[in-house]
Amino acid sequence: GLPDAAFWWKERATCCKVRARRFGSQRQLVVVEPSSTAGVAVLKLKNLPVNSFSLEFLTELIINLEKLENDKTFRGIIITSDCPKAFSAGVDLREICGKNPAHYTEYWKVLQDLWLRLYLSNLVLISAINGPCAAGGCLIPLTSDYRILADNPKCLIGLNETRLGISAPFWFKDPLVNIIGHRASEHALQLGLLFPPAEALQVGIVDKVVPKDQVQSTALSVMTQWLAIPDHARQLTKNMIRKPTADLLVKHRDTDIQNFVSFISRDSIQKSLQMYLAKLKQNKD
Ligand SMILES: CC/C=C\C/C=C\C/C=C\C=C\CC(=O)SCCNC(=O)CCNC(=O)[C@H](O)C(C)(C)COP(=O)(O)OP(=O)(O)OC[C@H]1O[C@@H](n2cnc3c(N)ncnc32)[C@H](O)[C@@H]1OP(=O)(O)O
Repeated sequence: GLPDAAFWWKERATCCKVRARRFGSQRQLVVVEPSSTAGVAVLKLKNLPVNSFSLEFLTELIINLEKLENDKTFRGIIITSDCPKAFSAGVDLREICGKNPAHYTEYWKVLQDLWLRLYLSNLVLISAINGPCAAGGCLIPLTSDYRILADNPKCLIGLNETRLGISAPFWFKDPLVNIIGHRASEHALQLGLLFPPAEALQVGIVDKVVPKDQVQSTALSVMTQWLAIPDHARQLTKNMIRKPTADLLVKHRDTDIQNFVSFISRDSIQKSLQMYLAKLKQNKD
């Protein structure tokens, strides 16, 4: 069992609902649809233009994941993007630029919540990565059970934080190490590598590369294989493998938040994030 995580989820679920009421937005940033396969939901990320993680988007995402987790009709979720430009551009830089420590604290806590919700999910999670996936955007694939990437040169994937003058938190790094190994992570993380599909497959950050129009159908057929295993056996095994990594965050959440807030509040870090954002705005297609 996961008493620590279960405790956090209960407490944080209440916070999420309060926050959702605060936003009160009419836009639907996350769309959940049943798939053609029984027991499988398709969760579409729809925070235009690039599914960057705004606080509102994160909140809606967590609420939807929680609903699916608690709905016994579902055994698996395929997570994909409904934004033509990206699977996810990661952390919304406007949330971590020019705000105050209280805002940074709230934001980081919610990002941790998302990670825990995904990493310790009892459901089978498959990422159908149909667009570029950078830095924090990889949080979703790296916490999934299986990753399928569209074979398109624009579909770069990786933890490119160092290129922004920041460092990926340990709870992004740990799943990457678990997936691609120590040496490859050391290389990828320090250089902030964004892998094109063939290299992504070779290094192992994704499990399959298929033409873009086959990402969804492949995700469904992979899901069928995973659902052939009895849930209780698969869940126990998943938990056994993931718990040591998850516990590191569960036990060190507050310190991690303090470290993040003091790091991100530095003038030098703020300057380099602002420069990166300005460069993004200049480099328009
Ligand atoms: C001490 C230890 C403790 C903790 C660790 C310390 C620090 C960690 C702190 C933070 C960690 C953050 C992780 C992150 O996720 S940082 C974000 C990194 N993301 C990226 O590098 C991706 C950036 N985006 C892109 O590369 C591209 O936008 C694209 C490939 C996704 C899509 O390219 P397009 O050419 O199709 O579209 P664009 O014109 O570039 O973008 C459209 C629109 O969206 C804006 N935008 C893009 N990404 C972001 C973003 N991440 N945040 C905010 N806004 C973004 C872009 O500027 C455009 O806006 P306008 O239309 O110009 O208004």
